[in-house]
Amino acid sequence: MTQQLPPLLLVGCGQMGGAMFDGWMKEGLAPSFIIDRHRDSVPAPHHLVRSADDVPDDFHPGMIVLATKPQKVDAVMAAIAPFALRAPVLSVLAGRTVGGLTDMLTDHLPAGSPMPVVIRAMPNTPSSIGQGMTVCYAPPAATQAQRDLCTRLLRAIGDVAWADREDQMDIVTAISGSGPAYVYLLAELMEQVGVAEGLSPALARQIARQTVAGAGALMIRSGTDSAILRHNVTSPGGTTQQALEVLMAADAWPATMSRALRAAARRSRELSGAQPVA
Ligand SMILES: NC(=O)c1ccc[n+]([C@@H]2O[C@H](COP(=O)([O-])OP(=O)(O)OC[C@H]3O[C@@H](n4cnc5c(N)ncnc54)[C@H](O)[C@@H]3O)[C@@H](O)[C@H]2O)c1
Ligand code: PRO
Repeated sequence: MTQQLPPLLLVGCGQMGGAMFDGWMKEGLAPSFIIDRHRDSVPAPHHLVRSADDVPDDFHPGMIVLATKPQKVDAVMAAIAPFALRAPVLSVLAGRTVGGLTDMLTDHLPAGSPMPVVIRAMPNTPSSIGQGMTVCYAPPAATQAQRDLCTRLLRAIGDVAWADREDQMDIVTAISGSGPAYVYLLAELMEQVGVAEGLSPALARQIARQTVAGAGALMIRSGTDSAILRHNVTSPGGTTQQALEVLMAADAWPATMSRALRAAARRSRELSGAQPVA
C-alpha cells in the first residue's frame, strides 16, 4: 500500500464515516485513529479507540474528520478540541454551520487559544468505492493549503466541488448528500412493480439494479446531457413516452422532486442548531 494520504483523526465511523474510511483505505491512508463507540474493529495499520482521550498526545493528524450525527456532536467536541489546534476540522455533518461548530470547539479551549479552522463537506456513500460526490465550503479563515488538502482527500474517493456560500450547502445536501437514497428508492419501486406484474423477484431485482447502474454509468462516461439521454430512449409514440407523460405531469415528478428536495434542504437548515431538532 502506498501511503499517499495523510493520517486522519476520524470521529464517527458509521455509514458515512465508514464509507469515506473504506474509500481512503483503498487509496493508501497513513496510519490513522478512528474514534467510534460502536464499531468492533478497523484493519491495521489503523487504530480504533472509543474516545479522543485514548488518542496519544503525540498524534498529529493532517485533518480531523467529524462524522457523528449532527444531534450528537456536542458529546465529542470537548475531547477533540485540543486536536483542533493541530489540524483543521472537516465536518460532514448535515446542517451544522462552520460558525456553530467553531463556537462549540472554542468553548472547550483555553482563553486566548488560536481559532480552530472548520471546513464543511457534504459527501455521499458511493465514496466507499471511489464514486462519491462531495461539495465543500471553507470560511475565509481557511488557508489555501487547507482547502487543497480537503480537495486531495476527497478527490481520492470521488468527485469534489466547492460551494461559494455556506447557505448553498442545504440544497447540496438535499441533492447529492441524500440523493443516493432517491436513486435506490427508484430501483426498489421498479423492482416492486416488476414483481407485482409477474416477474420473479430475482429477475425484477436484476433488471432494476442494472438499469439504474447502467444509466448512471452511461451518463458519466458519455458526458451527454441527461435530457438528451432521456430523448434517446424515447421513441415517439412508443412505450417510454407513455411512461414519461405520467412521470413528467406538472403534479407528478417535477412537483414531487421539488417538494422533496426543499423538505430536505429545510431540514438541513433546522439541523444547524438555530432551531430545535428532534
Ligand atoms: N449517511 C449518509 O449518506 C451521509 C451523507 C452525508 C453526510 N452524512 C452525515 O454524516 C454524519 C454521520 O451520519 P451516518 O449516517 O454515518 O450516521 P451513523 O449513525 O451511521 O454514524 C455515526 C457514528 O458515530 C459514532 N458515534 C456516535 N457518538 C460518538 C461519540 N461520542 N464518539 C465517537 N463516535 C460516536 C456512532 O457509533 C456511529 O458509528 C451525519 O452528521 C450526517 O449528517 C451522512
Ligand atoms: N444522510 C444525512 C441525512 O439523512 C445527510 C445527507 C444524507 O440527514
